[in-house]
Amino acid sequence: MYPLIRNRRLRNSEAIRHLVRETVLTPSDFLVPLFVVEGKGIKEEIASMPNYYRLSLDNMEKEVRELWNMGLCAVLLFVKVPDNLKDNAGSEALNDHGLMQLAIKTVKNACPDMLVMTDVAMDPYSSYGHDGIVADGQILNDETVEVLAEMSVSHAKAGADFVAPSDMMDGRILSIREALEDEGYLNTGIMSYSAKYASAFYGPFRDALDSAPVDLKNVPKDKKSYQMDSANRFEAIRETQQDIDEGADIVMVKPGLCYLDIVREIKNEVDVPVAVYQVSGEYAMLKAAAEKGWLDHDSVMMEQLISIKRAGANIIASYFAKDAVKLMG
Ligand SMILES: NCc1[nH]cc(CCC(=O)O)c1CC(=O)O
Ligand SMILES: [Mg+2]
Repeated sequence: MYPLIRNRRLRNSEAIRHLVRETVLTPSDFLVPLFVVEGKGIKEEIASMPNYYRLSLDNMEKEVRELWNMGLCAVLLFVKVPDNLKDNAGSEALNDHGLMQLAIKTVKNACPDMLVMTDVAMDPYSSYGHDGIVADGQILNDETVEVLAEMSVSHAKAGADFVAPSDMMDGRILSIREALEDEGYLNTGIMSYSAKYASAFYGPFRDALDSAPVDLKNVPKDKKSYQMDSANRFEAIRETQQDIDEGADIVMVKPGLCYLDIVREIKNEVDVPVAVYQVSGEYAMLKAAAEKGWLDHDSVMMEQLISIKRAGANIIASYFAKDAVKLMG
């Protein structure tokens, strides 16, 4: 008898495909990044991220209500800090009345059940565009970790549910955890960017926040001394395990698509939820190809997102979250 097996019996109709589908996306898979700016009535499109915007607090509040009504229940907040508030110490990050702290309160007031995660890193506040204090051409680890711990407490005080350190300094998860415990924020979670690669896919994000490393003598031009080398795999597991040991509740792999092998490996290795950040450059690539008519936007978007989930993501941070949920109907 030939053929013995006809695999296409399980593919013949949408109904059977649906019935045997292994991976399904839902709105609750997503974490929605939001870019917040000072001012009122502002909704500025980011040049390298078509259809993605910097929002002032009033517009962010509207956006958050809309997300909630769509079933999107978690946001990841980033702020664009004006140049005059930037320095080499991240001072503005510790301002309890700063833009981030106001943004947290605004979301919680508008939508108390929305999960609020906050970016903890110095780069939006750094006059040099680095995730740490710069001295003699180096990014200082331990001095930076102290700032990150204080920043985390300030976010927790403002009402953040989770802090999300995106900097890759060594030992910061333990310091942040200790600082939160000391201040009584026992229930504030930590989502650690644990395997974050020094990637060229972050370009549009740095445009969005005007946070690229500056071109000055004695300031490193890239983040390769603290973010991971894209060639490395075992190191990703080591980094992730260390962050779990230090108290991370959720770990993350970043970027997404080029690193799905790492996602699967980490998913097999650890027993905490794994988040994946589909980053700005991944978003920009698809938008550009779709604008040219070279790729079908919606189909490619859904294929990418399902692949990220199939690889092992429990949480997907993505600029496509809204578009994807609209398609889910
Ligand atoms: N702390 C910096 C940070 N937090 C999130 C992103 C990138 C996100 C994206 O590209 O969408 C970056 C950029 C960087 O490391 O330079
Ligand atoms: Mg680490």
